[in-house]
Amino acid sequence: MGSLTVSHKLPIIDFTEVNLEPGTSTWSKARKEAVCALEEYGCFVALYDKIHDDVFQELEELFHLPIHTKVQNKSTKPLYGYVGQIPFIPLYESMGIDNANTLQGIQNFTNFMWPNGNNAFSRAMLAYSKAAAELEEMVVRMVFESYGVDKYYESHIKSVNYLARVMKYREAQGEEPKLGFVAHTDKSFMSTIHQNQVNGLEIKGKDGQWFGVELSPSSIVVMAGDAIMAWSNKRIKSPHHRVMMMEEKGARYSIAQFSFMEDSVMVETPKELIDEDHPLLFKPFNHLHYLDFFSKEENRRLECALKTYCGVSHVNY
Ligand SMILES: O=C(O)CCC(=O)C(=O)O
Ligand SMILES: [Fe+2]
Repeated sequence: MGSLTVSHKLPIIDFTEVNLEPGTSTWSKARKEAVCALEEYGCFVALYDKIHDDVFQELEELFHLPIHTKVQNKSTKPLYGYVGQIPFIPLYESMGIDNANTLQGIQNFTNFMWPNGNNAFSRAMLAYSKAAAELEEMVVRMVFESYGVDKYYESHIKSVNYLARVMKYREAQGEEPKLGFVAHTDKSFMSTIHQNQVNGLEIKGKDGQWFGVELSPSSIVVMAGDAIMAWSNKRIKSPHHRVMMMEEKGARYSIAQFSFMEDSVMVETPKELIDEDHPLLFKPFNHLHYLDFFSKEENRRLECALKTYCGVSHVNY
């Protein structure tokens, strides 16, 4: 694994402003910074005060449940259920909550984990998930506006579902490797990532250098997934990232929330983003079918799964 350098630092963008409304100068400033950061790094840190860290206490309780309960977290969608007990990433354990920004989605999950209910968990998780979805929606609006295709924003938002993946990374013991989660790009349209007070997320810069992200309590990483890379015709690229448990401060809890397009719509580059200088790079695709493709063992280690899945072959990347 490459050594870390201090040459990169993710841009930090303020989303706490009370008047951060479309059309204001504060909005335009944040929009410029956000789109610039997405084009340069594929991600940035958003300062965002609508979130409360009480959710991590609830996550501790969740991961304390017996393993036979946690594995009840299943889904018909690929890669949506319990993940853990994997020999090459022994520190990692996670569960998925589909439609996490809705009461129904949270209750479906909670009822499996706690048949007698758990209101404190439901309340904290729903509040977090809604706030993170609102943040992502602001960023998506900024991107659509910035590329002059805001007329597609409303229909995009209507076609999005959110999957929240809650994660626990235990501390490495003794000589155990520090790898929390392997390098990958997200398969989502976009993702938001929040953590307790233990850092560990690392991003790969355009120059190939890995660098760590230090997050303050009211901050969330906003990250491009493969789907926005296709949609934007690669103006924005999904960054490679991984988790390394280098800090010795106990377990790391994090929540990554991923947006996926509904089954009934295709992820498709707007015609306005295709021209002679920007030939179409990815054919329209069904988001969940792409997830299904990626879930196959033989496709997990592809350098760019999206390119293999739906890249336009005559174009040089
Ligand atoms: O835990 C984190 O910070 C990131 C997790 C992640 O990259 C993922 O679940 O896709
Ligand atoms: Fe990720």
